[in-house]
Amino acid sequence: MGVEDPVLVQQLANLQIDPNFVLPPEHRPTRKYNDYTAAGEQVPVIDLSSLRRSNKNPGEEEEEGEEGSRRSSLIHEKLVEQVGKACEEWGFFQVINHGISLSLLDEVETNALNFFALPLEEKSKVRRTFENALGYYDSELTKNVRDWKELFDFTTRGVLELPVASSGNEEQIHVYSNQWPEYPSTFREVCEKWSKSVESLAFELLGLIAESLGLPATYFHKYWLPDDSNFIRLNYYPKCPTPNLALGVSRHKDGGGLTVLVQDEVGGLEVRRKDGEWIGIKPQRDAFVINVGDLFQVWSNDKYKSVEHRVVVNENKARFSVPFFFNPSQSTDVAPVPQLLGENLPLYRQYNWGDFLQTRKGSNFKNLGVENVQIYHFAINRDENDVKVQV
Ligand SMILES: O=C(O)CCC(=O)C(=O)O
Ligand SMILES: [Fe+2]
Repeated sequence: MGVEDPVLVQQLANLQIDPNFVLPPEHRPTRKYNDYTAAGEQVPVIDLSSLRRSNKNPGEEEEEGEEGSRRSSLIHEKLVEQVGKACEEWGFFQVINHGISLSLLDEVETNALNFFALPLEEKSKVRRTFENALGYYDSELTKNVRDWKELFDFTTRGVLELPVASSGNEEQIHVYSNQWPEYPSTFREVCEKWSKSVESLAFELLGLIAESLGLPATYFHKYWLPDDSNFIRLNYYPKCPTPNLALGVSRHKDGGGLTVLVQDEVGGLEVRRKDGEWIGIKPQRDAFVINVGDLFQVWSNDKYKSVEHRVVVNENKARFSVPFFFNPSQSTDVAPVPQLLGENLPLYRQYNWGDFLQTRKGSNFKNLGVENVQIYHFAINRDENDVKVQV
């Protein structure tokens, strides 16, 4: 048989995949999931050890007095500068020495993989529905194409309140609650522990980013307290027989504040560099991937851009990742921070984060005849020309 024939090979490959997963040719992956070097430069890696006294080597003395505090403020300035440079040049960076135990990460991974390995019937007991947008889901769409993945969403807050439009055009609040599977029995406890750790790291990063913009460290905290709209997603990307046609997540930008993402050693996350090149982020077990979402693009008046990224899948290994979407309270009004404008005109007019989420609703489901159009996709999936917030 003419297996050398590329057209035939392509046709055979096409047969193995549900057409809902197939991307238009211009958006298909261009590089293999583990090709990190072809494009050269990598996303910066930033060491956070100076944020934690407890990370000092045993026996290392804390320097006392003026000299000591001068040194630590210089170290801090350097850290803030690195964060600012990474946000400006990449919109993405990795952090090491973040203070989160890797054994906790192992536990999260084991529990999540055991959950995803359960029969669909069992997983479907905690399936996301119209009434509850949290839980298990296997039909996520990004830009109207189905993602090659399964996921499980929960929030550190226990509940997530989201506005939904009712038939009478009045806004209603839907309260979504975490739903936990019966198996694995340790799943909930481990996920809850994880969410607390990652949340405190996210607040530290929020502070560093504020400082890198020349603002007080707690400047943005008011938008998150007392009730933010964060959520955590466990992503499972199964092996894919046709990784040249589909993506784990199509190109998109994250619409919220910050994303803190942990990935396993498989690889596949790609970031779009300023020159338009897709760069694979090389997984490093102890490095978490951080990116700024659309809100920082608006607050900083385009100094920090929310950068496109996507996930390449492969035929050899399933992949696992855990993003924490650190999003503010529904009531947050977002606009360029006046102190950051200088001579520049604001590029965005004010919008409300809760209202914005509502406008996202259903936008992914246009062409597929999917009935449940009310489910949110929090990561922003807009096309380049969708300039809802831009003046
Ligand atoms: O799995 C990943 O590495 C990225 C996932 C992602 O970008 C998202 O869910 O918004
Ligand atoms: Fe994302």
